[in-house]
Amino acid sequence: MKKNIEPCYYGDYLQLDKILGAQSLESKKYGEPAHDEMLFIIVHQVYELWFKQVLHELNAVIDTFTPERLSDTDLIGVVHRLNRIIQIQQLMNDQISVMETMTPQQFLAFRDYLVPASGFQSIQFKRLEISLGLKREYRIDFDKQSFYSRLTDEDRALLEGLEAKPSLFELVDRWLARLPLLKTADFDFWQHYKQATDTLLNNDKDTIENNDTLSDKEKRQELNDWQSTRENFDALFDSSQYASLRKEDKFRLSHKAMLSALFIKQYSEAPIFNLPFQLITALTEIDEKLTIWRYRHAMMVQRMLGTKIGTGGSSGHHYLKKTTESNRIFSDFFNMATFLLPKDMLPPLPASVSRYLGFYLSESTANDSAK
Ligand code: HEM
Ligand SMILES: N[C@@H](CC(=O)c1ccccc1NC=O)C(=O)O
Repeated sequence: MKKNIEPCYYGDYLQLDKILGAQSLESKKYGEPAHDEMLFIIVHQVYELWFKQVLHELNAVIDTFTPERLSDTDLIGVVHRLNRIIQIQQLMNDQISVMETMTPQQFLAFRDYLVPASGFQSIQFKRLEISLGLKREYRIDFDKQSFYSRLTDEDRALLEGLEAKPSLFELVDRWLARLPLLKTADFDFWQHYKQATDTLLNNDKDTIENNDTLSDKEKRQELNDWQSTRENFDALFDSSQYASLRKEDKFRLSHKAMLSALFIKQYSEAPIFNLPFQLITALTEIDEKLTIWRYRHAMMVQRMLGTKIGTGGSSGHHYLKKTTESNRIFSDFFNMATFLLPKDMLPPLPASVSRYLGFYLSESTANDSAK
C-alpha cells in the first residue's frame, strides 16, 4: 500500500453532502410536510445501499463461478461472501420493524403523493432476484406482465440483458453436475441408497396403514402424499422420470446436480465435502432469508393497507403473499431433506473415493491440462 499524500476528511470521503442532502419530502412539495415521510425515505435509502453491497458480493461470487472449474480456495472465498450476504439479509429483515413504527394513518398522510411509484421499480431488488436465478417464466402471472411494463426503457434493457446471462442458480447447477460423484470402480453408492430408501419408504407406508387414529379419508390422503414422495424418490434413479417431474416444476436442479447435492449433504461431515456443503447451506439460508423478507414485507403491507390495491397497481398484500412461496430459487435444497438417510444407514466412503474427489476438488483451472 502507498502512503497517502492528501489528508482524508471524513465527510468528503463518505460524500455526506450527497447522501445527507438526498431526502426531499414529496409531501413538502405540496405544502403539507408529513413528519413520517423522512423515515420512509431513509429506510428505503438504507435498503438500497444494502442492496448495492449484496450485489457487489453476489457479482463477485458469480464471477468466481463463471470459469469451468473452481478451486477449493475459490470456494472458501465464495462461502465467505455468501455468509456476508446472509448477515446483511438478517439486518434487512430486522429493519422492517423500524418501518412498522409508522402507523397506517401516518403513512396515509403522504401515500397518495407517491403514485404510481412502488418497490416494483427497485432495479437493484430485481437485479438481485434475477442474478440469484428468478427467471421471468417462474414469476406469477401478474408479475410476468407488470414486471417490465412499469420501467423506463433503460432499466428494462438492463434487466433483460441480465436475464440472458447465467444466474448463480445456473452456475451452481453446472458446477454440481460436473462433480464426478456418481460412481467409481469399487463403489456404487446409488445402488446401496436405493435399497436403503426402499426400506425407509416401506416402513413409512406400514406406519400409515396401521395408524388406527386416522380416519379412512385421512389415511387415503396420507397414502396419496406418500405415493408422490415415492414418485419423487423413483425419479432420482430414472433420468426420464426426473425430466418429466422437472417440467412440472417439481424439481429445478438438473438431475446430475440434484444427485451431487444429495451426495454432498449425505456425507457433509467428510472433510472433502465440507466446503461444498457449506456452499449449499449458505444458498439455502439466502433463499430462506429472502423468503422471510418477502413474508415480513407482505405482513407489513397488510398492516398498512389492509386489502387496498398498491400504488404500483398490484392487488397489494395478496400479490405479495403469493410471491413468498412462488419466487423461491433454491427450493430443491430444502426439499432434499426428504431424501436424506440417517448416518447409520449410509455405506462408509471408500478411501479411493475421497482420494479421487480430493484431487478433483482441490484442482485449479490452471491445472486442467495436467489432468
Ligand atoms: C409502508 C411501507 C410499505 C408499503 C405499504 C409497501 C407496499 C408495497 C406494495 C403494495 C407493493 C406491491 C406493488 C404495488 O402494487 O404497489 C410493494 C412492492 C415492493 N416493495 Fe414495498 N412497501 C413498503 C415498504 C417497502 C420497503 C421499506 C422496501 C425496501 C426496499 C420495499 C420494497 C418493495 C419491493 C422490492 C417490492 C417489489 C416486490 C416484488 O415485486 O416481489 N417496500 N410494496
Ligand atoms: N406500494 C406502496 C407504496 C410504497 O411502499 C412505495 C412507494 C414509493 C417508493 C417505494 C415504496 N415502497 C415499497 O413498495 C403502496 O401501495 O402504498
